[in-house]
Amino acid sequence: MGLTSSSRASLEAGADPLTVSRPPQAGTIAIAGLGLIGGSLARRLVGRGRTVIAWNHRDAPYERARAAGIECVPRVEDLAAAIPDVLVLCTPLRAMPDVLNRLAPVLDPSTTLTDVGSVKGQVRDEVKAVGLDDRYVGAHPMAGNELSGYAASDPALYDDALWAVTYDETTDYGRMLTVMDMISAGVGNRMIVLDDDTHDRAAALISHMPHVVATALANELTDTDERNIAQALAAGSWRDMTRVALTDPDRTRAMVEEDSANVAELLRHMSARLAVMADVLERESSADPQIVRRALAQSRDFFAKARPYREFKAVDGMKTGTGAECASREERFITVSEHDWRSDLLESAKRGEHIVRIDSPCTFRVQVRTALR
Ligand SMILES: O=C(O)C(=O)C[C@]1(C(=O)O)C=C[C@@H](O)C=C1
Repeated sequence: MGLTSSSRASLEAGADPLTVSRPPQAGTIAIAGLGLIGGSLARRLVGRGRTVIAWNHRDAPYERARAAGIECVPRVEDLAAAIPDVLVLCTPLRAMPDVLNRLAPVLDPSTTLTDVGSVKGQVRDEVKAVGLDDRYVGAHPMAGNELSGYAASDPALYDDALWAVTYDETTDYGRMLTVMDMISAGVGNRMIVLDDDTHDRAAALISHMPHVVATALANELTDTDERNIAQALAAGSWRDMTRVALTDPDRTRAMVEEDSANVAELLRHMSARLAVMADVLERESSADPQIVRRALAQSRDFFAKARPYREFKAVDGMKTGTGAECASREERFITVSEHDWRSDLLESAKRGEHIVRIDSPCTFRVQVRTALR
């Protein structure tokens, strides 16, 4: 298990990372890429007292970033030279291989490397290709909107956000704690810890596939001759179903193509589900009453199936926000073991627990947030 600067002192005495009393801290954080996600992250971290140094492929945002307290440097290599506790790759996915190639020869071994990419498997492969996997921990903030660039950045983008922190069999526990400190104490967010494949499957379901479906809906409108009438009638449901189709299409395409196998499988499921529903609706106007009865039952089942999800959302809604009407969330502590921390943390995520604080190197305060039946 490797270490960051703040935990090094206690460990020089030979203590194990799971038994040191003070979890590692991410005091200085380098951000590569000051777009919507990187810019918002940098501003949020500065606002919460962390030192942030940043680089962007164009220096256009530097004046505003400097005014926000972010130190800006001309070359990505300069980020490494500052020997930050954590360096966060926030560039577009397609730019990561180039940035990694430039960082690999100069990144100090004490700096932990992480990223905010929405697909974890491929980023890890790219990190491995340049030999930086010994200091890498994957991360993905579940935050964003359809806008791009530093001009759209906003520290509030991270309000109440959840991050995925991802590991593989070589992940260093001490480095993971440093990234978790950045997320919990630095950004003020929650997190779950899981392996790359589990992340990429789940992200395909709740983000990548829905982006394709939203785009398909927008394409449907674009294709119809009656688009002006349909657009005139478009209200809340259309807005909520298609907001993400307003995202830069190249950004969406890169995200979807990096997770192609998972997204393709889900789209096949979804197409089959929709095809069944189309058949059901047609059968409802059959002349045969038996066929009609069966079709009506199938339709009822279709619309009832997500009841546990609706119930969860209704209860969860009562716990969101502030004020007297806001119900409290259950909190507890979990402890992980030295050898089984991966499965301990994955099981915690499966129980719907979100880590909100590192209490000691092996103890975490968690909130029970997503307990769906
Ligand atoms: O809200 C949006 O517009 C987003 O696309 C954000 C979103 C998502 O699908 O929820 C997309 C990609 C991320 O990396 C995280 C979140």
